[in-house]
Amino acid sequence: MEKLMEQFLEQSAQAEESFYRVEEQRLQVEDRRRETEHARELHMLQMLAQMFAGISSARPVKSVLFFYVKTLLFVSSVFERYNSLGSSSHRAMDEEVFSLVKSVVPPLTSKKHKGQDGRIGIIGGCQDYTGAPYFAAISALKVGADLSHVFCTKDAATVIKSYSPELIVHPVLDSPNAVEEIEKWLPRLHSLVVGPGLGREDSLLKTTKEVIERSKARDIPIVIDADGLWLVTQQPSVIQGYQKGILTPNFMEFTRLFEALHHEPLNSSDHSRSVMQLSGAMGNLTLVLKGEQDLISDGSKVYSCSVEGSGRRCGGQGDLLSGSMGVLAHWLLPQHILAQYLMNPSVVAAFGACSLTRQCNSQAFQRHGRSTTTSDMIQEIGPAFRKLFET
Ligand SMILES: NC(=O)C1=CN([C@@H]2O[C@H](COP(=O)(O)OP(=O)(O)OC[C@H]3O[C@@H](n4cnc5c(N)ncnc54)[C@H](O)[C@@H]3O)[C@@H](O)[C@H]2O)[C@@H](O)CC1
Ligand SMILES: Nc1ncnc2c1ncn2[C@@H]1O[C@H](COP(=O)(O)OP(=O)(O)OP(=O)(O)O)[C@@H](O)[C@H]1O
Repeated sequence: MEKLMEQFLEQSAQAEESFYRVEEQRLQVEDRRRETEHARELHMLQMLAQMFAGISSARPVKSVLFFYVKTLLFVSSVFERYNSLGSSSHRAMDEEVFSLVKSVVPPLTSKKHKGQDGRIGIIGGCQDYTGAPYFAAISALKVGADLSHVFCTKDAATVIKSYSPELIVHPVLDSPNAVEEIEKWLPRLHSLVVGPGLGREDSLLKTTKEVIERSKARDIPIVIDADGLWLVTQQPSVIQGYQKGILTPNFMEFTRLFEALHHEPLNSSDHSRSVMQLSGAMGNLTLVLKGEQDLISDGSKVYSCSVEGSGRRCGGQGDLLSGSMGVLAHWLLPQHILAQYLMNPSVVAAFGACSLTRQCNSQAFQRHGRSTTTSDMIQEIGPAFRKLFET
């Protein structure tokens, strides 16, 4: 009986393994198809631009050409508009970003299978901090990911599992072969959130560094927050220049990272400038300085997100932000057309997640006032998401 059971378990594991292999291949084919499509669109627009330049005003222009040229002009005008934005907050820009996010929200249809809308991994969770990885992982699910994995230490795992049966929890982060244990899962993950509740123990940071390296090799979007930023401060090269990386420091984390890279104290009177500088020094990585206004930059300009929020600053709000950003990064980063004409998709993902977090904060505060906690904000993710991105 025991043998039969063993066989059965082995066969199911093999079946699951081969399912994920096929699924990964399918996603790769889909990615390639999208890339080709976008390259074709780009090529077409470039040709039209050349034709347009060559047409003299005296010559008749066919209506079909007008249509394409109008499209081209529209796209360029939006592009120009973004380029002309300085560091100021801009209601119209909020709307534009919301429509970009709206355009990538996967439709809810009966044709899908589990996992298609996102399999997100969280690297974090240790004896001291079990709430942070839970907040990040559950937020990813509530935003719309199908599966949320937490890779944490052994003693944190049972605690995190007990918060929520929805999460898949791997007690591997402090095991001797942690990197290999986590790497096994990487082909199945669409994006990674590194740092919530990770702690600062050397061995955990060493494992985390290796996991980041292997995720980069697989081109996985990586959001780095909290103690993940501690690691980046010690070793910036771990993520420097990786265009699918997003850093989400609070002011303390930002200051540490800035001073580590620039070897001079932060001039705190001009945050926008410092955000641009640090993003540039990190190889034009997308960076979010969280605060009264969230300042977002990829080194070329600074966008400010000032959706209302509230005056309540309970712990864990940053985890809601990083978890939801992991999902938006997965939805947005294959959208090369955005990168070509409109905005850096990492910036859009960051802006979308900041808006959502602040909207959750505002809604939760309206219900709970001073007693608002991050769990109350998480309850608001569904309605807040609908309000911002589905109406
Ligand atoms: N329930 C949980 O398990 C939580 C765990 N958390 C984890 O706790 C660990 C340490 O995070 P910390 O943020 O405390 O560590 P830091 O060492 O980065 O921050 C130190 C302190 O800086 C202060 N600070 C933040 N913004 C500031 C500002 N603008 N001006 C002045 N002071 C400011 C905060 O009071 C914070 O406690 C991380 O792993 C994090 O993920 C937090 O996410 C909160 C919730
Ligand atoms: N003064 C503020 N006013 C409005 N919203 C804010 C303010 N400060 C932070 N926020 C919002 O809260 C979110 C989390 O930022 P916060 O500074 O709390 O991060 P954190 O310290 O890393 O969080 P955590 O407690 O999870 O570690 C940000 O995305 C931002 O939108």
